[in-house]
Amino acid sequence: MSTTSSHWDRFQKFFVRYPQIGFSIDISRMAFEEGLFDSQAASIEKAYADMKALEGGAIANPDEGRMVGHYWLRNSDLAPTAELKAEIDATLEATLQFAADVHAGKILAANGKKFTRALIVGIGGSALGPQLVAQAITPATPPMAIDFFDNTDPDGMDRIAAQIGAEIATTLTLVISKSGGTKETRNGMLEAQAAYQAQGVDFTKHVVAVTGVGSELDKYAIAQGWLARFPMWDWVGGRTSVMSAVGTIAAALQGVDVRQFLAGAAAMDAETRNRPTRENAAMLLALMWYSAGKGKGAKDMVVLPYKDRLVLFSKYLQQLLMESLGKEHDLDGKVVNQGIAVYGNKGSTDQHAYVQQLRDGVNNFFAVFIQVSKSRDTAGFEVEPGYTSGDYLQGFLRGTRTALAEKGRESITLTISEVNAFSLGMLVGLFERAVGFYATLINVNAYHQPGVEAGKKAATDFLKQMGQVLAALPAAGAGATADEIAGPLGIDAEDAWHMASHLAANGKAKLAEGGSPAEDRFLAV
Ligand SMILES: O=P(O)(O)OC[C@H]1O[C@H](O)[C@H](O)[C@@H](O)[C@@H]1O
Repeated sequence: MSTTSSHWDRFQKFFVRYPQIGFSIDISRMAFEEGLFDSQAASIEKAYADMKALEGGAIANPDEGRMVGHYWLRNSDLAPTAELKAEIDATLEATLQFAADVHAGKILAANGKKFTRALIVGIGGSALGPQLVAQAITPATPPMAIDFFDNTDPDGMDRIAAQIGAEIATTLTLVISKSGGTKETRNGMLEAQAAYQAQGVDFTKHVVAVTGVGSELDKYAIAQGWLARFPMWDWVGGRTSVMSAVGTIAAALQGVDVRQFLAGAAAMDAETRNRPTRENAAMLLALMWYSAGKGKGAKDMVVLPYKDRLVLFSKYLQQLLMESLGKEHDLDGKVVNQGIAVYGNKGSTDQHAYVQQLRDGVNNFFAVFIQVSKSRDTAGFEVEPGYTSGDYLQGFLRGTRTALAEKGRESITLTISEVNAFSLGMLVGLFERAVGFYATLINVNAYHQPGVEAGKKAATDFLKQMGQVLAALPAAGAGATADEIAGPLGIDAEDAWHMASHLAANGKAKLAEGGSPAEDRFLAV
């Protein structure tokens, strides 16, 4: 048999499509053995059972003692109690109504004018979903422009504030934080508040909170009498919150058909809930991750959507997979150091950047191509007789897939008919379920993130000590070295040097540079 015909046979064997929702998955270019289905049979069954229990309201996040309910957000009938169902429905309705009232001018800016822009303040799961949605499925001319404060970088915020300029008078700010205590978001909120105040605009009449009831942010919003508050629940993880108020309000303000977005995810859920493994796209994905990385994340996932609108999808999946699967311990407490590294951008752009290494370099990855069947909404345009830009995009995708396969580089291809609210919902739903299944295959809790706390704690300590360093700087004389500052404070000299250097770079200390860090001398200003 020729290579070509064996590829064709394998393609037919491992190509699964769901025609009614315009989706297909092709795993034929993955190098798995068919025995995988049998060797993993017990884990696969357990994954289905775990997922069933999770969707039924089990405490699927044991370390935090929480239910995991993101599947209920797009099908509230699944919610384990009538109260939860009512809360989900009411919150969705309230966010959509709020956006409709903003669009209709029933909710107005403090100056009596319609809101023209939205500013989202949030980070991680409280920003990535809204950013993905904004990039992928908002209309070309959305009813409101949108910006993000998704970091505590003052320069980044200054640039956005400058772009908004006087339009801050008709800008609606959404402060989004599940915990309501994330410092970057707190800072962003205070910076936004200052930007409004600088232009004499009443911030409280322009700001909405999306946060857990009773959180620090919630209390602040109540105390200041903010325009509106929408709840986040402890049974929705930040990285799976795009279909809660976190995502729905921003999407609705942007003119996205939110119900279609949810419907797409619900449809993918329905397709991947009960199907046999060989037809179950979410389980097939999980099994491919398992086979490629030997169940240990030995291969990175390179996400290559050939569609500009999906450029943020790899970033979105980076959090979804790496926060969910990147775990030190398994569910039995054994040290496993699990995870799957995710990166990517878009094709064909990346062919002119790193695809060289993918084809010829270290073989430590598998690619996930995302193919979008429909080229464009507008009339066709031929770049040369008989060929459109869209033909080229397709050609480059197929060509790269072939070129990788020739060198034994694995790839999966997902195809959707077009990028719209429904299909983006499908893709998000697909990967969420694949993550859940894979977590069972490798026996980790996909729904907590204990490792994130260590950096936050160290940063808190650092900032506290920086205050002590500032207070300890000598007011006169030749200044003090990092060792001299650190000694009496009982802190690390390297930290003290970085703190004092940062203060000096920002006008809060004076630096007399020596020949080495140990000889640098710092003074109060
Ligand atoms: O929504 P928030 O509570 O502000 O959290 C924002 C993000 O930061 C945390 O550190 C977590 O690692 C993320 O999962 C979360 O999405």
